Amino acid sequence: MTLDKSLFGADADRLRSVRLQDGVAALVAEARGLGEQERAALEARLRAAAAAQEGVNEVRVAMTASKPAGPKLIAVGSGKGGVGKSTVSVNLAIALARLGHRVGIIDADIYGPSQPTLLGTSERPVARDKQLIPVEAQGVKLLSVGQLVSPGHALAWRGPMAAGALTQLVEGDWSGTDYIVVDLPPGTGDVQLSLIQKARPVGAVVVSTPQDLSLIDARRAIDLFGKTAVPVLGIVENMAGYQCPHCGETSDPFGSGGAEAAAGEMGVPFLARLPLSASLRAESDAGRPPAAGEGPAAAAFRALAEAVLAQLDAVPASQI
Ligand SMILES: Nc1ncnc2c1ncn2[C@@H]1O[C@H](COP(=O)(O)OP(=O)(O)OP(=O)(O)O)[C@@H](O)[C@H]1O
Repeated sequence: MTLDKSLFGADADRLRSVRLQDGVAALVAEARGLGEQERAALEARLRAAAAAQEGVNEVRVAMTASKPAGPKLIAVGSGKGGVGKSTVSVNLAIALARLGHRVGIIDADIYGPSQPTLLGTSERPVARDKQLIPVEAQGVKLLSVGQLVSPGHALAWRGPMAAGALTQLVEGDWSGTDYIVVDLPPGTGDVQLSLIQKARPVGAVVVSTPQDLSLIDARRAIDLFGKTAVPVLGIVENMAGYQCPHCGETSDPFGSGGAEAAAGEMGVPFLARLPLSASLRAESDAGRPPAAGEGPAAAAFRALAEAVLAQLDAVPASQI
């Protein structure tokens, strides 16, 4: 028998399992990122909520400091839209796969789920025992809000609805997957906050263009991950520098180096600088992620994937 997790209100997110047998409620809760006092308060709230239920004579609470073994989720966020977050997500995922890892992508960008297009797939996932089976494309597994609703439909979702949809995606059949890259909606509002709390990523990558405005938003994104105790693995500066395909001269339409400087100021690692590239845009929009190819972009995304893995190794185990 079980107790409904919804009985625990906002703490339900922390519950890994709830069982009720012979009047004994056994709860397992996740305490990652909580200080001693918060942990004790969480335990007390869970005890009180369980004890108040009919048929419960005794409550046992186990608090775990780590997530159960399974895929590690890497969130990719940005302070604002259009900076290349989805492009970086898909190419990071493919580069990780080419390094020999088994990789999935969760496309949680309710404002513009673009991963099916970027991966060139229109296949819909099927559900087995109410669990979604990710589709396979270009060597990675994919579940996207774009596969669940028609285009534009998810736009008006508020935090709880988006979090509900994300739960379906996160609880899909990811068996045999090492890493899952989560493409978050751009921005730093309540929707993003509830999605981060729901996904509980082990680390986050923040994408920014070099303009000051984008960087201000990137700082907000970093603050948001800080608030949710998700370690920021680093910043990616995208669309920095443009090499003219005709004359070969490099120019900086949006400036360059701003993200690296901002990363330095905030004490966050700088992961990669990706140039503005017409071919990267054309290939991406045509469903051929450059990371899957052999050109300079593939090498750049491979280096990004290696930098992300190195940063993940540096995250203390207690935070994962
Ligand atoms: N380095 C780049 N060079 C050229 N074009 C790029 C680059 N990065 C991304 N783009 C293009 O910019 C557009 C927006 O990129 P993308 O969809 O990845 O951004 P996003 O931050 O995920 O946006 P959204 O706000 O929709 O979530 C796409 O057409 C993409 O191909």
